[in-house]
Amino acid sequence: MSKTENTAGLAGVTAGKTAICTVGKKGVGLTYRGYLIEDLAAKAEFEEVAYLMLYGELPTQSQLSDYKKRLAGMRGLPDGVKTALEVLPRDTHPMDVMRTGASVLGTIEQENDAEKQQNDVADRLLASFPSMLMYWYHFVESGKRIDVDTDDDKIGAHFLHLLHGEKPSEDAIKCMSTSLILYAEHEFNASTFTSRVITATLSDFYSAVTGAIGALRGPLHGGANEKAMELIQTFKDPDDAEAGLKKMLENKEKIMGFGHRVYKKEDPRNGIIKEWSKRLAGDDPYKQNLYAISERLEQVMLDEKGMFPNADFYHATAYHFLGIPTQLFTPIFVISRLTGWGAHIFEQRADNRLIRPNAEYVGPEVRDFRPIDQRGA
Ligand SMILES: CC(=O)SCCNC(=O)CCNC(=O)[C@H](O)C(C)(C)COP(=O)(O)OP(=O)(O)OC[C@H]1O[C@@H](n2cnc3c(N)ncnc32)[C@H](O)[C@@H]1OP(=O)(O)O
Ligand SMILES: O=C([O-])CC(=O)C(=O)O
Repeated sequence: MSKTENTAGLAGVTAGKTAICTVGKKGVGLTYRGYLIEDLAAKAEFEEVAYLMLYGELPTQSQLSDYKKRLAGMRGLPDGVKTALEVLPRDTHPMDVMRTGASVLGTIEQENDAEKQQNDVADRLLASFPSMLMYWYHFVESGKRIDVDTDDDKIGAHFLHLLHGEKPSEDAIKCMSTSLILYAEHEFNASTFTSRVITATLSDFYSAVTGAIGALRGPLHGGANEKAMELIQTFKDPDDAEAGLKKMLENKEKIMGFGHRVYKKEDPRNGIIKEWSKRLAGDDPYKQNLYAISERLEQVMLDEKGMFPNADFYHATAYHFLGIPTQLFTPIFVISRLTGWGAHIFEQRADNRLIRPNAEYVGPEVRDFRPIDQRGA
């Protein structure tokens, strides 16, 4: 048997220790620093969870209000970032905007002393990501150079306010906060692992984050929320969805928003965001139809494949019902996951060793080198 046969994609391999998160731990499920995701989603706001991730403990009331003020004061964009965003090609994917924005900020506000600066850099990226995304979005959409400051004290509200140009409803703010909590952290997922690999070479925080954004962009990871929305919108009603999905399964297509590397029965985040999707659909017939299509897809996947929706699936309709354009879905995931990436970057730095596994060689035996003029046509 090949040495790597049963570890393709590092499935089932324990690649290190972490004190940040458990994923699918028997009898426990998903926790952030020991707190159940169900409690955090129901009882905390995203900024509390961001603080928990980046400072190690839940904040007190005064720590939380100071933290929100601190983040609100870090939303502005340097001229160099604005200029870089303005020259991006019109058809740039917003995930590439996030990656480029992080990278350019890293050249202007460099991290030269990790120990002293890492929390400032993490907070700065967290606070300014919505500004970067919305500055670019309005510039591309209408040529407007928007003011990225608002009086909202919450990150989700700041984002929605900049997107729609008006204060979001209380429900919209709560949904965004819950969504950002659900997406904040997930142990050694592909983007976080990427950030740890980069960090382990003693590279800087911005490099780890730009690499992580690249990993999150793909449809097998964070990009699945956008693909799930595209899929849901191809169907006209639940019956059409059932027939269409069965055809896709016959063709052995992968259905985005379903399945998970670690969870085998359910993703505990799914029920929470599904509830929000249903609530936001309200009694609007257009939204109710999309919600019903999603539910039918869920049922057919369960019946036909025994598969369940992951965190990305109902995020699609929840975000859509908040009026968020599909291409902005995965960038919102970036804003949230920055907190998880940050926690892992700090943890890796605190006890670092280069991450460099072995490969099992399966290429040709050693062979003679023929000079170029003797290699034939
Ligand atoms: C927030 C997040 O990042 S959550 C993940 C988001 N990604 C997605 O939703 C993309 C769709 N899902 C998938 O591609 C996978 O389930 C992953 C990437 C999440 C997990 O991948 P892996 O653990 O490597 O599982 P793998 O891809 O090997 O799947 C095992 C089997 O289930 C099937 N399968 C897995 N996911 C799906 C799916 N979404 N639709 C249809 N079949 C699927 C595979 O085809 C494979 O079947 P086979 O054994 O007959 O070849
Ligand atoms: O853990 C994973 O592999 C993917 C995931 O759900 C996440 O990153 O939130």
